[in-house]
Amino acid sequence: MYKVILASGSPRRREILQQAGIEFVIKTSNKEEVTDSTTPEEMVKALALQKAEDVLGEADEDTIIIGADTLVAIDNRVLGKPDSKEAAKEMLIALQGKRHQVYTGVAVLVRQSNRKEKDKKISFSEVSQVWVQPMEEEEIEAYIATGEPFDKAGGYGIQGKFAVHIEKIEGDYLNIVGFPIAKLYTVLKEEGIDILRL
Ligand SMILES: Cc1cn([C@H]2C[C@H](O)[C@@H](COP(=O)(O)OP(=O)(O)OP(=O)(O)O)O2)c(=O)[nH]c1=O
Repeated sequence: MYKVILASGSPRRREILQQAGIEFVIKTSNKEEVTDSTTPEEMVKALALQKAEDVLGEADEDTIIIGADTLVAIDNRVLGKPDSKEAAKEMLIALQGKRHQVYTGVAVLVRQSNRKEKDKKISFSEVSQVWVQPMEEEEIEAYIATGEPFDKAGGYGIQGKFAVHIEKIEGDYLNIVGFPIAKLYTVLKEEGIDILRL
C-alpha cells in the first residue's frame, strides 16, 4: 500500500489528480527552486525533481512523491510566472498572434520502506503547442486586470478568462493547465505501477 504525496501547491494540479481518482496528500516546501539547465525540457524536469526531493523527508512509509513544473517557451525565451503587471503585459505581447510551447516536467520518487526493494526516481516532460489569437493592447490590459496572470507560467490560464484568446492547441490540454496526467499514468504503468490501484 503506497501513500501518494503531491509536492505542489498548485490548485490546478490538485484538481487534475483528484478528477483522475488518485488519492493523495499535499506537502509543499517553501524552498526556491533553481536550475542551470538550458533547455525547457531539462529545466522543467530539474525543477519538478527539486520540488519532489524537498518533501522526501516526510516519506516514512511506502510513498510515491510527485512534483511538477510548468514553463512557457517562445522565440528561444522561457517564461515563468510574471511578477508584476508590466512583466505580464510584456509576456502577453510576446505571445499574442503566435504559436508557443508549454512544457510541464513531472518527477516521481518511489520510496520503499522495505529496503529489499529499490527506490525509484522517474522524470519526464511533455510539450503542448498553443496558438494565441492576435490581441489588442486594450484586451491585454483587460485580461491583466482580472488578476489571473500572476500565478501562471506565461501570464495566462487557458482554463480561465484567457480561453477566448486561444486559437487552437496541439497536444495534451491538461499539460497546459499544469499536469500531464495521461503521460503520468502511462509512464508509471511501464514501471509496473498502477497509480489508480496502489
Ligand atoms: C500556461 C498555463 C499555466 N498554468 C499554471 C500551472 C502552474 O500552476 C503554473 C506554473 O507554475 P509552477 O511553478 O509550475 O507551479 P506552481 O507554483 O503553481 O505550483 P507548485 O510549484 O507548488 O507545484 O502555471 C495554468 O494554470 N494555466 C495555463 O494555461
